[in-house]
Amino acid sequence: MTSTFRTLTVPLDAETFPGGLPSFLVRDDVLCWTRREAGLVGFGEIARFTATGPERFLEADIWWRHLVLEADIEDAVDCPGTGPVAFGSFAFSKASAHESRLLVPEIVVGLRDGQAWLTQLTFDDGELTEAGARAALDRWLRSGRAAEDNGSADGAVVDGAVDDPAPGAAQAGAAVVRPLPLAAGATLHTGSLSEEDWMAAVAAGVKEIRTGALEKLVLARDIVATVPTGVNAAQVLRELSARYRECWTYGVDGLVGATPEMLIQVEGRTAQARVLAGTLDRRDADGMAGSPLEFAERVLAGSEKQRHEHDIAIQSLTTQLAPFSEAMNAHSEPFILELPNVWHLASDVKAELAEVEGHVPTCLALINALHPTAAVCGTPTTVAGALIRKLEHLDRGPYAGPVGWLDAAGNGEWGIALRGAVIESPQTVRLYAGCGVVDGSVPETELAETWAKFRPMLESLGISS
Ligand SMILES: C=C(O[C@@H]1C=C(C(=O)O)C=C[C@H]1O)C(=O)O
Repeated sequence: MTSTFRTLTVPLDAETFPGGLPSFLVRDDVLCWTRREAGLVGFGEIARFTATGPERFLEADIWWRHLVLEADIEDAVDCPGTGPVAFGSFAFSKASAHESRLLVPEIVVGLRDGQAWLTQLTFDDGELTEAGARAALDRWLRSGRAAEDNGSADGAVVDGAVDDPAPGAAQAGAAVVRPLPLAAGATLHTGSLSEEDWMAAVAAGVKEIRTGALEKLVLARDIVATVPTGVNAAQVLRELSARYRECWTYGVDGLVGATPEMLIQVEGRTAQARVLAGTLDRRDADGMAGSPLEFAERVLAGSEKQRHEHDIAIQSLTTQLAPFSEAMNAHSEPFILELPNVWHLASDVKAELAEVEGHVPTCLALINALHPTAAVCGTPTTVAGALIRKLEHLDRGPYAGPVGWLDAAGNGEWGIALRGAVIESPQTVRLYAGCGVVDGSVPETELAETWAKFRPMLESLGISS
């Protein structure tokens, strides 16, 4: 058996890939965490941790801390995301059969504030060198290109990507997103519940809320897309990152999507979250008086129901974060987050983490306390969680669970896996979407909201909606 876990991080010239990180999204199995041009893209897998059950976050935290404890780290860039990193995705429910996982890639390309880097990670003996790391990246990019040429990573459309890079000079091309070809013959199927049954579940949820048993409940549903020409995950990721620039585009082991909601971002002693609750389909603004944004402000910020739902979500996060924090601030007024498909009522929360015995909590320790938030479960958590199991008839799998990455110092970014899907077979994708239900929620309106939330994935799969 091995040998030490070793990593080498070297600077990369960001100008060699003007399209930013999305231009590295050339393989269906790429590990991805990008927003605008920044983030992390990983290739290969040298280690994996899996767990199920209520202790999945803490078990993963221990595994990772143990792994990096004795790691031999050479890092010429030294910022969050350099050195050893793992990408991860966790099941929403402690009762889920779905395995939560951390994946340690062989190669990572990172970009942050104009600084790019390349990390190679290994358990093998032998020297890690800059030339070796660049050659390994080139191999991954070339294999991606070859797969695209053979049609297996179908129709990938990154113009000019890795055109015979000079030896030792890893580079990708600018990502040019061409109009999406519609997936020929793609079909959509009912998931666990029919639309009628799901609306009945929403009505049952509202009834429970009226008894006073709970204040808010988030109910989700799934649909299944069949794409006979094959699901092209790399293209889906490129589409999402190009169109949903305010979102975090994620790809981890078959889970793909672009989430607007940040569960927790840890950088040194600073933790940040973006809480969303309150949704409006942008198509609802068609034909309305005033500018679309004025319409969104009137309907979202001006609605008592939406504001109430939003306040519940913020309170659930800040209450859970408070014991770990020395100071915390949230915007006093939520703002309107504008996405191509919907508007959301959003609030950013920032906390200064408290040290316990000389350490700030790692992002996985925080996730253990924060998940599930009211934004994806409800309040009170235990009552909402039990009702979700009873009414949804769905194992949410990784949907609405944390997805993101972490480094050896405990820094990381973990979004809530929304607006996403699980690629279940080369031709099959399961999409998930849910809505916050409160007193006064109307089942038909909530159903329409799920369709608006499916739209980013449907469009990037080439299925019009
Ligand atoms: C549950 C989802 O979204 C959540 C529910 C929202 C709402 O009900 O308004 C808004 C954003 C998310 O917190 C989803 O996208 O599936």
